[in-house]
Amino acid sequence: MVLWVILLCTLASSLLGGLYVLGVFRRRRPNEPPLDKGTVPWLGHLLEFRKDSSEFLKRMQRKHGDVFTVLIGGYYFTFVMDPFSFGTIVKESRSKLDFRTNAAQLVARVFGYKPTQATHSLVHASSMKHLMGDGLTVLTQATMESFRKLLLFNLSSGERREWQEENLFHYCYNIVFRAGYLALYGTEPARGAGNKEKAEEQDRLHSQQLFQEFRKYDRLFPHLAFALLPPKDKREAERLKRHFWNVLSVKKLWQKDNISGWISDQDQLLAENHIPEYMRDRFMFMLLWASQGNTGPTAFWLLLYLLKHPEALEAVRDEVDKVSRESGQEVKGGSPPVTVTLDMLSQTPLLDSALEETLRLVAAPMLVRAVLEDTCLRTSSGTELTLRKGDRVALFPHISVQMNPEIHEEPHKFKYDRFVNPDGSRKDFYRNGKKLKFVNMPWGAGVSTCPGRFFATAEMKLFVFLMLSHFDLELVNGEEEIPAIDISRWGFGTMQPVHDIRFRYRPRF
Ligand code: HEM
Repeated sequence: MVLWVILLCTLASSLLGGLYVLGVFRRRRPNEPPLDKGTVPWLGHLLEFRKDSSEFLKRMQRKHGDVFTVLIGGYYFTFVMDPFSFGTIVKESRSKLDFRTNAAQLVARVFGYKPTQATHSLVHASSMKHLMGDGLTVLTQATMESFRKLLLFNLSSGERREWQEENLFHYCYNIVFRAGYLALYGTEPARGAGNKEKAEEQDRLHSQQLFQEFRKYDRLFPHLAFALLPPKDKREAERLKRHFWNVLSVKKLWQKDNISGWISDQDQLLAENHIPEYMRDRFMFMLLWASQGNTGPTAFWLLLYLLKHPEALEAVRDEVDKVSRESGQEVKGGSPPVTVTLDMLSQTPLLDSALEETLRLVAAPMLVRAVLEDTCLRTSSGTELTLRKGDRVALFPHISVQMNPEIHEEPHKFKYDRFVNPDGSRKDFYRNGKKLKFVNMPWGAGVSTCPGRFFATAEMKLFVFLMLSHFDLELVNGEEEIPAIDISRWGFGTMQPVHDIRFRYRPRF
């Protein structure tokens, strides 16, 4: 009899525990946002969210208003869609809203790297030193050198000006990825006279192979991040991970020349913090992803928008030609390729605006914080909002800010000069007559703001500067529509197109 009672009690408590985990007992409390658990226990809205996060969030906003809590794969996410309330969330203390919890889970799953307490501050310290200020001047020179190696190396070989056809997305991603990689991770040592050409050829070959493997991983990434890969793809992702841990291993890294301070400092700091070597290899893979996953796709969209908007292309090309002329390096037949410096890149307000406009349209990160203790926030409308410990709070600025017609007129249109005043200064933006702080958030915000944003900007502008200076460019079919974006990638940075688009290029002079 006693045994039966114990058995029944155990069964009942397991059942109650199971139902609790599935979310059956969760109810909305006073001051909490509307709660929508969907119809499937535990999973909640996961499938709909994965299918098209942007559409799902728009539907929820129509149903519940600017703040709502939804169940997604066992977690309760509170989405805040009102841009005037963003400031309170991104500024809230780390003891309450923490960016690291979520990021740590993701990087462990996708890169096999387990962050320690020191990781975040170490990344930020070396980024401040090498991706901004004086460090950025050095890195921009190294990137210019990479572009010379990959893009301009056979430009002055006296070839006839023949058109070459390529896929634009593949072309831009390939060149920008390889240029960034060589500038950051270093180059083949050229020991002895006459070996420079051989080393350069080796750099071209090796970076090309790395890019091919990277693209395979890149395609699997969104499903991998949600742990939704079918078994065959899971095995392939494992193989690729191991491949990158090996080719980017710190042992191989330290045999290179010209390693950037950003990479070498971070590895040294990790070693000083007693991080084992195999983890440092994995860290290198994570940095490759962070540094190369978005710049190539963004450069593609920027060039494509310019090609589809001839007035924008002409204005930006005139601007870069003028900057080259003023630096004493007019680009014309027979002249050597232009050497673009960081100082020259600071004189291009139209190119800046065109890049920012591109990022507004195609950069769509999701900013997530873990709620570490019950937290009370005051929204812009003055209402008090309680966030529950253990939940997540999330922003998706692509909908709330970047494509918001109350902030940006005709948000679906590319307007290259949207962000610039006629005098070259940056425009201000308003909603309901009130000036907005957050009008474009491709780099995230608060503690997790991208530490590579100045370098990324310099790199993408440098690429477009060189392409416009040295090549005639056109779409093979000028009438072809801009490809749609691949909606499976919402939340992971710059979006990619569903298909590529043919273009051709030839030396300009
Ligand atoms: C168009 C290019 C880029 C875009 C749109 C972009 C965007 C972002 C965003 C939105 C985040 C924050 C994610 C979050 O809040 O969870 C981030 C983080 C990061 N980005 Fe970028 N990024 C770009 C290029 C780069 C480059 C070139 C580098 C380095 C050279 C870089 C290094 C990093 C690192 C290390 C982090 C993690 C920072 C941390 O742990 O706090 N990014 N990036």
